[in-house]
Amino acid sequence: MIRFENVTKRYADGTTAVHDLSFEVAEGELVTLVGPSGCGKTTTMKMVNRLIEPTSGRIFVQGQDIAGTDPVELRRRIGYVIQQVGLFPHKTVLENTATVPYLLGWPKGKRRERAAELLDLVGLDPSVYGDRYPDQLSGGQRQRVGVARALAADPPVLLMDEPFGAVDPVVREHLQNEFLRLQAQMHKTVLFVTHDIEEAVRLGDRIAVFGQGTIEQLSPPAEVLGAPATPYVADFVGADRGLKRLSVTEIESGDLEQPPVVHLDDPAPKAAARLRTEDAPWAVVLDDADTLHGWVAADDLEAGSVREHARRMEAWLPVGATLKQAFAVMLQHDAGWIAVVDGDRFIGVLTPAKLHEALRRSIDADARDVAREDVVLDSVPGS
Ligand SMILES: Nc1ncnc2c1ncn2[C@@H]1O[C@H](COP(=O)(O)OP(=O)(O)OP(=O)(O)O)[C@@H](O)[C@H]1O
Repeated sequence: MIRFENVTKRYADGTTAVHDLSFEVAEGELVTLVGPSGCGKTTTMKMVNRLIEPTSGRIFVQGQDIAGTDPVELRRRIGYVIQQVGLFPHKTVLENTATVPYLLGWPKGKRRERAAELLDLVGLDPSVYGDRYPDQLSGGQRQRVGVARALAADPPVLLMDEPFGAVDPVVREHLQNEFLRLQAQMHKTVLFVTHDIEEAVRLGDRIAVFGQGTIEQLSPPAEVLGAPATPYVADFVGADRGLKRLSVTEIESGDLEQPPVVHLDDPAPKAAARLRTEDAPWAVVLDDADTLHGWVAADDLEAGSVREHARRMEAWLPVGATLKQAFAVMLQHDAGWIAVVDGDRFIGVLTPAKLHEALRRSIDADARDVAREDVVLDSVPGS
């Protein structure tokens, strides 16, 4: 749908912003371009709608070499959203949204109808906001109008350059979620520039990590985080890597601790003696079928059977759940440990210390994988 073939951009002053770039965005796919400031993301994006012309190489949009396409006609097929939304200050929200339909010569009634529909779609009630001017909106609302405007003529391709970059983190997450919901319905082909790896991971079907003017890795988010292709990528995604690894690392049986286990029908004094021997303050309680029932505190086990003192265990997870889920369950139940089951079978408990060890294991394994790759970063032009 969008294809770059050996595209290079050298500016007049000799800066090579993009070097021999080849990649493709499939129809309906959202690819995020992520990388540090000045690595060529915006240049790459602006070459797609011919705001910038490549020095060499070819770019195809919907199978057509854009070098031979009238730029004005091309831009009508490509929605464009930028950080400084660029709304016309003297035009109302409805008029701003209807900009492209206006340029396309749609009749007024149809334009307004379409603009209202789009405002609704991005969560702005047209009867409330339609007649306002841009300076009567919040930053997040202006961004929404920017998105509505880009979608107004239903272009198959969207270019988004840090569209949510100027709003606070809470509004930003909200806008990202709304955009994901929209994209699930629209299936636009989207190139989305961001310097925020978190945003790239959340939105992208695939992430293109830019080095200096080239793509270092173009892969689905889990792969970029879990198996960075080069030390550069590992470094770029690495700043708060531990947190991101939580969501892609699974609990394994080797991560678990084995506390004492007692059964529901065991006499309490016998169970208490056992806990004293093992110097354990509590035990996991299983039923006759060895299914997890709950837990019991040593101090409670004075008389009767374990059944009378056992407490239900709410904090549990199946083996194979992620460390992030484990962490969430710990917080939700304010639990110092959580039980892990394989089907109906209890197989051990995960403690905060073990969770930390599992995280280290995961990060170290990545580091070894990356070290094994024989990558020479010096081959990247300009680095
Ligand atoms: N008109 C220009 N003339 C000369 N150099 C330019 C021009 N525009 C951009 N550059 C340079 O090209 C390189 C890539 O710029 P580009 O704007 O594509 O980067 P970016 O990754 O989008 O950065 P940012 O995240 O800061 O927006 C930078 O070194 C920049 O200084």
